Amino acid sequence: MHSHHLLLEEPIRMASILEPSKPSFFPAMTKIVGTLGPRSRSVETISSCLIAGMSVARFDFSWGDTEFHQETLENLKLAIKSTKKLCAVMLDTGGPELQVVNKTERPISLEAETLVVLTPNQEKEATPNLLPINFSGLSKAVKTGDTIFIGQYLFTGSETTSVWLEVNEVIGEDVVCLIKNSATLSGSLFTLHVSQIRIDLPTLTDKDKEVISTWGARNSIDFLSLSYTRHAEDIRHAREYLSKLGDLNQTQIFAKIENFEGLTHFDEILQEADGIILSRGNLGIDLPPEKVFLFQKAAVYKCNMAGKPAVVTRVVDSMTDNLRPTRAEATDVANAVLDGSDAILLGAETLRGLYPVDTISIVGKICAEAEKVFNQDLYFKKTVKYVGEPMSHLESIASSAVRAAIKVKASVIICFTSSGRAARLIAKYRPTMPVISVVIPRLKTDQLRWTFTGAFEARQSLIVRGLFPMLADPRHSADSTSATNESILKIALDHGKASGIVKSHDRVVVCQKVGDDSVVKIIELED
Ligand SMILES: Nc1ncnc2c1ncn2[C@@H]1O[C@H](COP(=O)(O)OP(=O)(O)O)[C@@H](O)[C@H]1O
Ligand SMILES: C=C(OP(=O)(O)O)C(=O)O
Ligand SMILES: [K+]
Ligand SMILES: [Mg+2]
Repeated sequence: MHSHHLLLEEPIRMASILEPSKPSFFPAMTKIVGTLGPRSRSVETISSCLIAGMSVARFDFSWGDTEFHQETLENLKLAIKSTKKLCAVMLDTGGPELQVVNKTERPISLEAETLVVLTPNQEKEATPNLLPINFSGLSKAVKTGDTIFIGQYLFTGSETTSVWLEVNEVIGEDVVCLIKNSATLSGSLFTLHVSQIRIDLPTLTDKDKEVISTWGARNSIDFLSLSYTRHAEDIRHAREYLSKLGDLNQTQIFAKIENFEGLTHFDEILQEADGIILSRGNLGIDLPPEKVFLFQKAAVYKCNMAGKPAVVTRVVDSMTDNLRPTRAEATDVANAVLDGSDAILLGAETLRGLYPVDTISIVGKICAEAEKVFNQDLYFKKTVKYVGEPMSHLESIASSAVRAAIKVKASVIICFTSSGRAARLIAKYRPTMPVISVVIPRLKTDQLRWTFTGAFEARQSLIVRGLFPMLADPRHSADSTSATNESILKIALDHGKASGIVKSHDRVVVCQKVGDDSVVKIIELED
């Protein structure tokens, strides 16, 4: 096999594997999304998470009320202030999630080879033979032989608190199931996933709308993670809803692909969405185990070619209770990077895990190692070929900037942008060095007041591999005269120096507009 068929740059000396990695300012180019919850909500812990490399905080509204999440968010703001690390905010919807209703919250022990009835009658108490659920349409959606999975909220798959059921018979609104493995359901929230069926509930529920219009609007959320996206129409509908909520017309929508229906409509969903979350937790139940990797490779490739961020979930479940990942997990994280992912999303590990900070730090280190051997050359060629000719003006500038930066061994690419488009296009070509995206604010008006754009655009690049945003002073508002260009560039370089990514005598590639012309220039720094 020729080296250009390999994912890795060749050859790798075995001895080099044992050399310790040099510490670097950026933990990794791959971004880390952390779900914040009981174990990760003090200012102190969140600060440590930011320092360890978390750049997006996910607030999961499957669980917890707006007050709880607001308190966590206020702590996040304090942590951002004290660490001076930027962090974007993601609201994750509950969506059409099926849940077991266990009012007493007493543990329920289910025994293998016995029967349990799932009933929509929520007045009933949960017992080892009867589990009330929050959905009355289940009996119409399933048939004998279907597989149902019940797991603790943010189930890790490796615990004895998850159970597999097989539908035995349907009686009226009740579904009688055979329990396949013994397990004890303990905890306050259990989710239910039926393999490969259609749940007749809206993707954006009334409760989701309520949360978005209150908590979401109040906090100008950067990302909406749309749980159980199944059609492109789901995205169009959510966008239409956001467009009426002031600032939220700037919120990016990430489609969470977590079942077979979403997978079937992947291409049309990708066209409408701003990014994709490969929700491997749920999808891992819909897909046979031997197909999971194939979905990941195909989906990440499509995202890469579209230049839209791909986020992979459920990577180091075992770190919820342990200080080190399993071998399989450590390898899986690296493979996600080699496949081309932009970000890794942590769930149970940061929300209720014992080691949220260590998890972020270890995942970041694995990502950084994988990035070093990522076959950029092969990736670049693949992308150029896919895009074809003639290339758009800006895409050609962006790919040339990456090529030039690699050829001259630049330590950083500095990209001026207002909309964020140019920086995203540069990231699409997966430069091996960090990109400082210098977001230049633009003055805009809604006929009532004047405001600056830029804050959303800067934070939204925090989920894109390799992009590190810097918001320019609004006094430098976008006129791209050479005097303002020069003064902003100087600030960006100082920022790069202060953060340790650029040093004296380094080469830097700059992407900017001079007058009406887009230029790529290579500069060599002095002392
Ligand atoms: N304020 C600015 N000053 C100088 N160059 C800029 C500015 N904003 C964008 N550019 C450059 O203009 C080109 C178009 O970038 P793009 O991000 O699409 O612009 P916009 O933000 O206006 O949509 C790129 O070469 C980019 O580096
Ligand atoms: C991230 C996932 O979904 P959630 O944590 O919202 O259940 C998943 O299914 O992988
Ligand atoms: K959710
Ligand atoms: Mg899920």
